[in-house]
Amino acid sequence: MEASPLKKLEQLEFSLDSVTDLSSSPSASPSSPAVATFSCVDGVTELRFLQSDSTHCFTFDLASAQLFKLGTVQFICVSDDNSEERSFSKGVNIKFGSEKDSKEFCDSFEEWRKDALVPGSSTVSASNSKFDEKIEASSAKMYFHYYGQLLHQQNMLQDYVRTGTYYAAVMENRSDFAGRVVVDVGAGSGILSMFAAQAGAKHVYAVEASEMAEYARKLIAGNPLFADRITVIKGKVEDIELPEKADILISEPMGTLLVNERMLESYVIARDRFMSPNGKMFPTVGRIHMAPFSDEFLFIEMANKAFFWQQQNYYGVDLTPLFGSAHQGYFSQPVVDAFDPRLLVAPPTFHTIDFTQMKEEDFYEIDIPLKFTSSVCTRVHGLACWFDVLFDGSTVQRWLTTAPGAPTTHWYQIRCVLAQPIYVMAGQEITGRLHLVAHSAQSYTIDLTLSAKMWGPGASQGGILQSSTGKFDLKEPYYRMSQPQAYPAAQEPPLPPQPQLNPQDIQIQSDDFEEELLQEPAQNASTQL
Ligand SMILES: C[S@@+](CC[C@H](N)C(=O)[O-])C[C@H]1O[C@@H](n2cnc3c(N)ncnc32)[C@H](O)[C@@H]1O
Repeated sequence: MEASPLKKLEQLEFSLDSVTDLSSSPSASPSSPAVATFSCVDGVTELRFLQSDSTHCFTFDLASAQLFKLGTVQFICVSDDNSEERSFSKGVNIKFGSEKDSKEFCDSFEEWRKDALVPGSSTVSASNSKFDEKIEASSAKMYFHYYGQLLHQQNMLQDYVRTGTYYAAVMENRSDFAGRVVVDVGAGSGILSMFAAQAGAKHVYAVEASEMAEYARKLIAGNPLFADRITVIKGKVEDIELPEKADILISEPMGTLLVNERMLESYVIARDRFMSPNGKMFPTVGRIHMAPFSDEFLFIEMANKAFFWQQQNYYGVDLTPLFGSAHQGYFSQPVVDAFDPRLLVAPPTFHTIDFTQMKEEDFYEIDIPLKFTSSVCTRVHGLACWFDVLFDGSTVQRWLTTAPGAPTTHWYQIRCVLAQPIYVMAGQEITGRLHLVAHSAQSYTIDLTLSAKMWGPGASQGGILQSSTGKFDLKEPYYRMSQPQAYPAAQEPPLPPQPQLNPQDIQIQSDDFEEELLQEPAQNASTQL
């Protein structure tokens, strides 16, 4: 790469119209003309602002400094203030006399900052990032590439249940936003920032790590009613600095089963880094709901997929050595679709996650004991899960739900299907455990156990348990939305008792399974990763 002429200089100066300290009152540090100087002193690359009356001097280590554009000639420069052991960032507001000066300064800032970020310098480098420490680089790359594309943001924007509920929650609680500083955690297209601005926010910092940040800037700039009150900051909430604390955080960090994508961890990190002590969080609380279900059609469908590997003469090859692995593989995929709530066999239970209290580490392992009372005599095929979140506004409390039977969202619902169903009587207790362990590919390994006492001969001799366990990878779901729905419309009478079919009873027809193997999930059926 060609060396920049700027790097040959030991010092570079710019005249500014004004510099104002953001961390003290305007009277303590009035804005005044200043000189900005880039320099390298004892191996530390610095940016210094000296007011022309020499009253105040502000020095920033360029390794941790960031520049945010507020307008064509105005910026905010911020950095950590570790040197003085203060927990907050320091920042100045700077203004140039012309767009040309402003642009040259901006280019120089980038060049000098690059110099400061050489490996081994004390910067917010990749290896120091809280996010990068726990997430595999390949997963993060794919994740931010996904969200960097407009089509995926559009998919979320077109979920009107989701976006409309956020809009209502913000607008009905204007008093929580009017005149307040807001941080939009993972802003995507910037839609929630613009909702906050419409509700009268004083300033919104829209933090977005993917390339979508550029689109958000463009979209916000095209909405002049609130463009000057929103600053888009490209970077991870774990790494960036903000010039002031927020009164309220807004975010849409929910994945399938609430916790998929592990973005809730970023949400609570943002809370600890940016929110003032009595700040609010929108959403405030999340709940994972769970209930056992019975669905013979789904069970047979999954078992059928593995039957491909039962062929002993596939072009002269015996496929059966891989049948067990294939069967296990299919039953390790959580099923994502919208199911009829009449498939639930017991009233659901829920597990609450309070975003205002939960520590980041609490998300690493989530253990949920389960206890249900079966309403019917049936075969239980697994556990159905969905979530809701609460916007605990000062005026209105609003829930966003993804429950079966409620208007469908792009999250649908999720079902963990057990390879071995369990048999229950009406009124019988079903116990178990749902154990979620976070992994570095931004998702979770799920261990599920469901148990019920047998009512056969063993039961009278002291409670023999039938227990079924399954292991699932939340990162590898089976998107079933494209499958024809076997359920009647809601107004039709309930299903008759379902046949007690076993996979071994089923005749496999070769073109059927081949077609299934080739079947792709519906084009627009993606959930949030
Ligand atoms: C589910 S999308 C929501 C987008 C937008 N807020 C909305 O409601 O339409 C989550 C966004 O957060 C971003 N994101 C995820 N983790 C982040 C992090 N640690 N720092 C900054 N942005 C992040 C993603 O790139 C993605 O655009």
